Amino acid sequence: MSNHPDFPWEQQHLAETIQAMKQIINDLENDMEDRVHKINQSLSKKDEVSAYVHSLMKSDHAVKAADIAKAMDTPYFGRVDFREDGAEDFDQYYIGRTKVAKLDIESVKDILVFDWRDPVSTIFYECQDGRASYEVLDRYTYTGDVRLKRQYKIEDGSLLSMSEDNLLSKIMSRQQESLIADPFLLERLLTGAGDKLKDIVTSIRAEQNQIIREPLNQVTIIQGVAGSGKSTIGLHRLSYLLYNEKLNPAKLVIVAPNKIFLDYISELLPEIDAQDVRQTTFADLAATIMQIEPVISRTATPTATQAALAKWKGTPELIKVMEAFLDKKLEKFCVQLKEIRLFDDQLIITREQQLAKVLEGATVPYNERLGSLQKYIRFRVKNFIEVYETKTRRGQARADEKTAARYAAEGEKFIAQQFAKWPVLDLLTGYKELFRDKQAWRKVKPHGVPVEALLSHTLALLATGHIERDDLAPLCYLKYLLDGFAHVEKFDHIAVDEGQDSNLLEYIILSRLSRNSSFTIMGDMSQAIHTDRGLASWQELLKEVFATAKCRYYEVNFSYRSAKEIVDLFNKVLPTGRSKAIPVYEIGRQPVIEQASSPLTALKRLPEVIEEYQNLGCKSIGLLTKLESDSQKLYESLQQTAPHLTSLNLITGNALNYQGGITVAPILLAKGLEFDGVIIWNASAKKFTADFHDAKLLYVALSRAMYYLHILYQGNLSPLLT
Ligand SMILES: Nc1ncnc2c1ncn2[C@@H]1O[C@H](COP(=O)(O)OP(=O)(O)OP(=O)(O)O)[C@@H](O)[C@H]1O
Repeated sequence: MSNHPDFPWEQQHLAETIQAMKQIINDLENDMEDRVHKINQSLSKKDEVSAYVHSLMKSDHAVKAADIAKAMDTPYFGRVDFREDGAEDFDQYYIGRTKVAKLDIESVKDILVFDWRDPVSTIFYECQDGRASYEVLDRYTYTGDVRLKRQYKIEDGSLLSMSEDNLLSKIMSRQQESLIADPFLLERLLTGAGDKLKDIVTSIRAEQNQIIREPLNQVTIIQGVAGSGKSTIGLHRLSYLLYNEKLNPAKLVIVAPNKIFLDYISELLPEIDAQDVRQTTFADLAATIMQIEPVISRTATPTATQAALAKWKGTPELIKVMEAFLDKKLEKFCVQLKEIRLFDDQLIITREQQLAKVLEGATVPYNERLGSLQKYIRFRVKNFIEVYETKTRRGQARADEKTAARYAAEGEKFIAQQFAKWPVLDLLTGYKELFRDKQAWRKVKPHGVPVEALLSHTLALLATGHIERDDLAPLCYLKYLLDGFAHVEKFDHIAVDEGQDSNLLEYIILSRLSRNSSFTIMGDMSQAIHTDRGLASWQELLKEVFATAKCRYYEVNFSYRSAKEIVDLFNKVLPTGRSKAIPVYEIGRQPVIEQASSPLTALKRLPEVIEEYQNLGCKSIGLLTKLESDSQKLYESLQQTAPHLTSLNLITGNALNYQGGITVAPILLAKGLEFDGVIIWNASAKKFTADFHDAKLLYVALSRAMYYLHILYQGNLSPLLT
């Protein structure tokens, strides 16, 4: 919109802003030099406090100067003119990725550009119908009129275009099928899928902004349809919390389903100043908790019984079994405790004294109870010997060297023998014992699985030195009961992505690692495609794990990823009653559903469709199969039949990174990713029956596509698509 009457004025404003930024950097550098001088002066006067303050200011200014220099190419992307109720004039607020402010701020005019995370930036993202408000410190609310909202495209310090958002009220109208009329957003959505998730600070929508700015100490759940920006919002929220709550990034953690996904989000984090936030999978976190690296056996497609067993291991009922097991063990230990008489009965440690020690405190871990009794006994024995030796040295009556030596030997022997058979448990031994102790399982009725099967299956696996993925949460909880979590860092905030795939026990463990039940949980119940893991509903999570925490639940239904034509198709696949995605843009090309008479014909078609997609400008193309074994076979066949496909990659369960290009992947591992074009390898009736699980799998597969979708099938087409 370079013919806008204000364009020259805005060009001038940009030039002045850049000039002012240079001046600010200059001022900061001068101030830093001055501080060096002041640090030396303070040190020479032995005033270390002042020296410390100056050195803090110096590093702060160095960071500011670097940030402003980095922002010079694109100082801001938006402007909003706001007049607070009661004020006379409108103020202009420019919004960018970094705050640009003069060294001394006397009035709001000294802030040239506000950071997108500043409280006032809310009016840029949320203003509707000419009114807006923002909150500061959760206490002060400022409300007023908005006269103008502008978006700018600025590159290398030049204003290329600008647009006025006068259609905001329509954008967020909740009518079905409403297509967004925001040219900047549209341009963003049409830039295509790179090989990493992108930041959206220039185009955050009002509904997303609200979630990003939710307070820290609560459980924020974001349930959203495929492509609604859940992952993106959750990560931007971390950036917001870091900036506004001044948190240490090492105290924030993102728990993601696998390493590919962590790699996929890795480039977004530095863009939003969140690169130092910890990133992990539950399996890696579990290894830290357990203090061992277990060997996990992987079953690509668990049978129904294996899935049921695994699922049951994620329920809180297991906690009761573990507690019963350890209570009984402790009881047995207490029963066998005897009075200790040593040193010619001069030292007596009564059974009551020992019991009091071992049962001290309500939530003390099992091994720690035994440990503190052991410490207590050792102390009493050593103390007696030391006191006796002191008496001997001082030549006190009834103390002689010979007896002292005898007592020392008696004490040493006692200590060497006394604790050898104590039932202190290491984690894996404890876990094995748990599954051997049939008594502890007496009252348990796992749904659909005989207890015997559960015990024998786990013991057989443990005997080979392996565990399953779903043993991790029980093992972590057993570690908690045995040794506590004092050795594990606690987090100020935990973000869980693909949250529907974590089970209750995993959440219970995470909640033990969180300081204030401070969570952001992103997920989609319609994408719960693990048969052996996951939540039944968000309500279940709130009731079983976060019953006493403050919780906020959001549903987001706009699909920013896929074009309308694709959204319409994946909406059809889900059973009625599930939230449907609302598209925000269209591309003018329908998905293609094509029958292939044989696997060979299908294989021949693939390079043709890939070439077509590449000619359409697709940079990332996903070839999705139902199973991992199908992906492996397809990848190998393609290598032989289409060696010219150079950027062909395969994603398997062990993959560490996602490289973009042409990717062959099972649906389970493509979850969370997106591609410009997607080809479904075989959507036959045999592969995708009408059952709910297959419907969810197909929903995930179709919704990975941004613009183009080609569905191949052999035999009959899946009833989900007819
Ligand atoms: N406000 C926005 N502006 C521009 N792009 C957006 C916006 N919100 C989301 N997107 C884009 O939508 C796509 C989907 O986002 P994201 O992957 O975060 O969604 P999701 O809900 O986590 O998806 P899924 O559950 O299907 O994996 C991404 O390309 C993201 O950049």
